[in-house]
Amino acid sequence: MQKIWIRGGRVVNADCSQVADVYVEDGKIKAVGAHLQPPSLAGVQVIDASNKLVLPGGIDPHTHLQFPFMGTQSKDDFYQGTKAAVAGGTTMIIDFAIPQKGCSLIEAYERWRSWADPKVCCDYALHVAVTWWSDKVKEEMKILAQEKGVNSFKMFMAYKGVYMVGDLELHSAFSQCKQIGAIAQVHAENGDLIAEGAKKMLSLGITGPEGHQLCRPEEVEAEATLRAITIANSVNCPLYVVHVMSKSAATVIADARRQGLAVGYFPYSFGCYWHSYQTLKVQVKGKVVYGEPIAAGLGTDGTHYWHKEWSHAAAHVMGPPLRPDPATPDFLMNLLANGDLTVTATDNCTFDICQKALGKDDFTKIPNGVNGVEDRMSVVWEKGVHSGKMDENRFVAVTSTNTAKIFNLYPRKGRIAVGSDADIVIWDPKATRTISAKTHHQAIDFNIFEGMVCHGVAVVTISRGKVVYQNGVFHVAAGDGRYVPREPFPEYVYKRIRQRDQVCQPVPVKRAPYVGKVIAVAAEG
Ligand SMILES: C[C@@H](CNC(N)=O)C(=O)O
Ligand SMILES: [Zn+2]
Ligand SMILES: [Zn+2]
Ligand SMILES: [Zn+2]
Repeated sequence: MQKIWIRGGRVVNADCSQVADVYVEDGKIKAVGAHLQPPSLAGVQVIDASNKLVLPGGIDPHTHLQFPFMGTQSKDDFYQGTKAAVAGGTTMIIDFAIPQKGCSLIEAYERWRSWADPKVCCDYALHVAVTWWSDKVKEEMKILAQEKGVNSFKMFMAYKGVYMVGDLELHSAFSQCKQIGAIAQVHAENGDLIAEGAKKMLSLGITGPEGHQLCRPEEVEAEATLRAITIANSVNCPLYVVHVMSKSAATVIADARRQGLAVGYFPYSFGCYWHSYQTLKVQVKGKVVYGEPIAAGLGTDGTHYWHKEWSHAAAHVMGPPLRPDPATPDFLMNLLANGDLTVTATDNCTFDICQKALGKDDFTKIPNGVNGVEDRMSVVWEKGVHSGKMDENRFVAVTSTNTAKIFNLYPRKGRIAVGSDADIVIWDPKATRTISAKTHHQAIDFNIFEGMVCHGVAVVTISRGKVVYQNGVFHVAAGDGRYVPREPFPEYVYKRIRQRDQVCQPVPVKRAPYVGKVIAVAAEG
């Protein structure tokens, strides 16, 4: 393990910034403070961070590396995808183990572990998808939470016939998540409406990528978002909405989060006389829901689906679609800056043009997914911080700390502090870089941010105490990353859930039994 002395930078955490040195040894942060003097300089790598920021490494809670999907497999594997991640300042990803319907969740978890462990260049964790329901699924969720370090489960409301589950299954899965102290995640789109919309577009001869957006407009996302929030709230389960792609879905989440716990005292009267003033505790319960916009939705939009070149349009196909309303990225960034949306991810699920061409005659066959894992941090810095919408501390919150807190990784991850893992990025806020497929480190021949000039560049990336990227040079090794287990019942989330359980428990009204007449019911006949 390296000994590293980061000198003269400004250490930026989600809650505060300070000019301080950072000393790293054995993969951990050993000291943070002004003018540190390491115990000895022998074998210490000194990094001059003057005029730079020292940030907690980014955490990307939503990737699909080497994911078998729609007849092919996503192009960035666990090596190339995590190598690209560290080049952009991300030092941890959370991927998804997704069982086919009827198959074991635990077997899917083991399979993804076998793919990732030998290849990852940085730390990772796994969400597990619930793509069907049974007592076995319920039991396996409990085992995954208690023994395998999985505290988050994703349910798809789209991909009818493949991953989609219905409302009752959502209710069961959310109830079990609450029971075992997990976070319920949803892909919120109405899969039935998508299927009907796709048939309609194809019948109209619309086979191109524009059909992908036309068949699932943003109200299809907003409706499912509200439905998921309503079902989760009915069992007081914390909900995390992945890839929030539209203004209307983001507004649904913002409204749900804003409902405070209001206790009102309302006199009420029946008939011709006033009851004594009664207090009727009306609790409009705030909802424990988190929204995850992704780099794609924050950095670009769905006008590309109308591009004349088929491959350019198809390269942007993902679900939910990028939205053609060009005001969407700015709207999402505003809600991210003000706290209505909580974390950023990428949903990195890349397919190159010849893979996308599986759908050249039918947009429903275009493998869904776009890039982002390398560019997320720069896109959020450019569109969020450089634009003046958020400060450096909020940037750290939405690219690292909030994810760490929600998934019970904090403060091991998501903070520059003594005892935390040495996942650190030296960030140059003034440098710029032009994003391009010609220079990116991802496995595909297209970049949805092509040509975008971003302020905010990762200069040095340190993964658990090892410099893995410095001034454009990689020092990664496949398998250097570790699987990070996550305990259930994250305090950041479940403290509120427990409080709501206590305060909002409905109780029966005490009243004398009714003793008056009852109408005779006509005999069945
Ligand atoms: C299957 C996976 C990736 N693809 C996508 N978002 O288009 C997802 O839906 O999150
Ligand atoms: Zn999804
Ligand atoms: Zn374009
Ligand atoms: Zn996804």
